Amino acid sequence: MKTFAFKIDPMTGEEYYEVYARGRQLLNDPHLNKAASFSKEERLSLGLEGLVRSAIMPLEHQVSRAYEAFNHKPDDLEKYIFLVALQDRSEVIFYKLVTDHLKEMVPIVYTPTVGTACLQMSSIQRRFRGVYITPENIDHIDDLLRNITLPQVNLIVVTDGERILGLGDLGSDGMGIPVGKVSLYVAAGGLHPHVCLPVCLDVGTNNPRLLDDPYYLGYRQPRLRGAEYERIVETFVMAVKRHFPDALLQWEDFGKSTAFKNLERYRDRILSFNDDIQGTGSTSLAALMTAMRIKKSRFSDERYMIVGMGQAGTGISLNILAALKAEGLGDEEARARVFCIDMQGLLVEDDPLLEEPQRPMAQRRAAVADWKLDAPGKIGMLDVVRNGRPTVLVGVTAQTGLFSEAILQEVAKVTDRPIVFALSNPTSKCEATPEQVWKATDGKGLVACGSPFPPMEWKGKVLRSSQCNNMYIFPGVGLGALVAKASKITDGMLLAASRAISEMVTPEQEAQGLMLPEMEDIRKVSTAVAAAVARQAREEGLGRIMDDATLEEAVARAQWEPHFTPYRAG
Ligand SMILES: NC(=O)C1=CN([C@@H]2O[C@H](COP(=O)(O)OP(=O)(O)OC[C@H]3O[C@@H](n4cnc5c(N)ncnc54)[C@H](OP(=O)(O)O)[C@@H]3O)[C@@H](O)[C@H]2O)C=CC1
Ligand SMILES: CC(=O)C(=O)O
Ligand SMILES: [Mg+2]
Repeated sequence: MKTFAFKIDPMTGEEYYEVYARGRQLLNDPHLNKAASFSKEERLSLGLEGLVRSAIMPLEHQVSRAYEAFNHKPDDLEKYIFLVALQDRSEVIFYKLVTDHLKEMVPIVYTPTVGTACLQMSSIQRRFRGVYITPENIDHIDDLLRNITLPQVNLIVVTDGERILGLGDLGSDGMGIPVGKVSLYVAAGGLHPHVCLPVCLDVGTNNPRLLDDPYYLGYRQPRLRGAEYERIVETFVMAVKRHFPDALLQWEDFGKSTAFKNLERYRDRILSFNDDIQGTGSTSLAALMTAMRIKKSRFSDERYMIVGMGQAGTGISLNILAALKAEGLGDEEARARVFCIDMQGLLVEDDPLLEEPQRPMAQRRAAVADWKLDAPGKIGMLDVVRNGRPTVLVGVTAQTGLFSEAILQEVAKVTDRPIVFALSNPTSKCEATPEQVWKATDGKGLVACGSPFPPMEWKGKVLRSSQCNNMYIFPGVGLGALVAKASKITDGMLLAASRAISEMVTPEQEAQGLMLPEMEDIRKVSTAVAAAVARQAREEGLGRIMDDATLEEAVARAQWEPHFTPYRAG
């Protein structure tokens, strides 16, 4: 049963919630609980008298009180536990705190701390959030989705927990990721928390630690594969279409064997995108666009080595190839500048291990035939840097320290400003820290990492790295697609988003080596991305027709700021 409904008073125009819950039920509902901010009238009419303490506090006081408590927590995991507990008590207080202190809070509710939390979710979790779908309950999916009791769902982030950041298969302990992504949809994108739903397809896990852990709270079976897995995904997607026909579905942290298939199968059937493939590809493209401005160079002046050809690597490589072709290079010329490396070494066209999504990025055999290799057989990273002479390195392998000093130094020999993206999350999985890059390149590297890193002093200069993370893309893409009522998310929309982000980087920031806007400005970034996506949807005939001013107004109107809405008993 719904516990509230949004209303507008026809006489005064006041917005309010008609609330059906009473007393404890109301206090226990994080969507509705105002804690010490219930007014006298609300306390009387909603059965709260005696259940709340005497003081009536404005939201700001509750937030500063929470901020003090947050600051007293001894470490980041404790801070995470505190924030999630606050979210479980009152979403408005939680979101006001997070939006008021974005730079401090995002690394806690999101990477890197969310990774630490997912590793021990079954031990630290207090309350369950979102929906868990298992092989045992999938045939009651309509009941499950009705149990949510949200008045409306516009945005769903779904994982099956198989590749949680760079931490591997965490089963349904990985639900921390959709929960964290939803927090950013609200805090950065401005979506209303009542319309966002995290979902876990809990189809088991192949992680022996979890299967053996008596406290593991998930579906304790080996991970489901094949036709039965596909039936669960299909049943879920069809149910989303029935219950929430206008919702956007974000695929998050699936394993690579299912991520590409799910994206292809559903991208034209339901408004959806894969954050790890497309979102990461777009953010990286935005950062590269800025890097080209900083270097006064073109994509076709650079050569690229991408290591880790899974979801992120494929999304990034496809965008680089597209950027090269947009500058006039032919297919073959573009391919010859992009060296993609997976477990078996450089991808070459006749490699029997080549996976389907990797084919467009494989080198021609003839192009590497006369390379001088360290040893016959596998063409490794050092072979590629020595022979292919890349000027841009991208790491998305989840292999800590993979970019050795020797590799970084080789790259620094062929370009004044090596571009190094070590994008694996969380921090502990980074292929090279900014400090390692700067030390190996005499401070010349333009560096981006997936998780945040502090600046460093080098020869009297302060060097800064960017946080190249798909959080710059997905909140705005989601908001823009929803405002535009887009029927799908296209490559053109994602390209428009990349351009919008890169254009926001100021000359002063570029001078400091930053390739993406400051994280504190993520809300403004999301607004710009949303407008760009909505404009592009209109241009492609896939979204509402609005002039630019109307469209920008619609985006601004759709963005929620954390505040308490008045309640009336229903
Ligand atoms: N900054 C950001 O916004 C984002 C960062 N990421 C991060 O990137 C990492 C990878 O994510 P994703 O692409 O989705 O994962 P995938 O599992 O899809 O891909 C990882 C790929 O790296 C390969 N690989 C592993 N070790 C090596 C190695 N030593 N040399 C070459 N290739 C290797 C894997 O091969 P195999 O499968 O054979 O093991 C696989 O193909 C994660 O840490 C994730 O957190 C992801 C998305 C966004
Ligand atoms: C950022 C992100 O989506 C990842 O690391 O998987
Ligand atoms: Mg991800």
